[in-house]
Amino acid sequence: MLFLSVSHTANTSLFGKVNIMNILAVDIGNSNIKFGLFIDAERQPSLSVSGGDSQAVSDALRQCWDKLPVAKRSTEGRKEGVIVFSSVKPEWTESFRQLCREQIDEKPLEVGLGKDVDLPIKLNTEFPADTGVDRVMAAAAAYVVAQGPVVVADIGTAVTVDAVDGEGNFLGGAIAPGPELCARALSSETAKLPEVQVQQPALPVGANTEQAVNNGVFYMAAGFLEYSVRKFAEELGSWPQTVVTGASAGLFKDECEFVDDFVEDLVLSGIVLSYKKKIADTPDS
Ligand SMILES: Nc1ncnc2c1ncn2[C@@H]1O[C@H](COP(=O)(O)OP(=O)(O)O)[C@@H](O)[C@H]1O
Ligand SMILES: CC(C)(COP(=O)(O)O)[C@@H](O)C(=O)NCCC(=O)O
Ligand SMILES: [K+]
Repeated sequence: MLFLSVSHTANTSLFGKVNIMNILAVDIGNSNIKFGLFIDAERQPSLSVSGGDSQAVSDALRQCWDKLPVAKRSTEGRKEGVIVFSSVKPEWTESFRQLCREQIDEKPLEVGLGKDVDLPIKLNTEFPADTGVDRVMAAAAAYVVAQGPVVVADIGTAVTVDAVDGEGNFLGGAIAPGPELCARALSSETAKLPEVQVQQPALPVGANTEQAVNNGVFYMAAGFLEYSVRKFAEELGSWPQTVVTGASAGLFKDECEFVDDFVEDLVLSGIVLSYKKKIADTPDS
């Protein structure tokens, strides 16, 4: 559905004028770095590694890059493909650029306002430069899925719930701590609460401390999601489709009946969309 097989003609200094259908999309978040490889516009299984584990990041980059074919006209074994990334963690942006340079001699393209690859949708937020690019990527991809007004929730380190109007404009939304972050905060800031791995509640009423913490954190996120969608619907003027993504989203897709779609790695999809739009908008020369 989201990834139509489209090939675009592009000018790049590496290949001259070639069809670029191979994209390594990279989503640098606050906990994890996600790698999504699209070969001939065909999506390969994505990889998620802890952003703080530089060996794992390096291995994932290598593993993905090795899968790309060599450009037919290249005598030096140059790979045919581009790396396009978005980041909300500047510290990891720099180390990622350095890794690309040192490991594979490649300059990755960054998605963002005024960066290598522009945002694919208009931001109606007060300070667009401050808006997290991952929120925008997920929203742009969710708009393609919904084909209309949509609320997109990304449940990761933070939970972001954002609204896109019927014209595809990003309106903004709500930001709250993610379930794992809440669980860690409760355990570190209290004497008696254990750290739990958040799961779908086995029973509605927690019968011990661990269950009570688990259910509390879970209901906080589920309730936040439901309340946000309800409030956003007032502003959008109709009940929007709701799409969820992010490492912890799988926990909520069945529990929250108002969630219409669970789509993995929407941020990666948004990065690919952004790059394709750039190519489509670049006049041939
Ligand atoms: N299977 C999983 N793999 C990685 N992180 C997970 C997983 N399940 C839940 N998490 C939690 O999800 C959060 C990271 O989510 P992710 O979508 O990768 O986001 P981010 O973009 O914020 O790095 C962390 O709080 C982590 O504890
Ligand atoms: C809200 C976020 C921390 C979410 O990050 P994530 O949980 O995906 O790692 C990130 O989108 C961000 O740093 N945003 C900047 C502030 C804003 O969006 O307005
Ligand atoms: K998130």
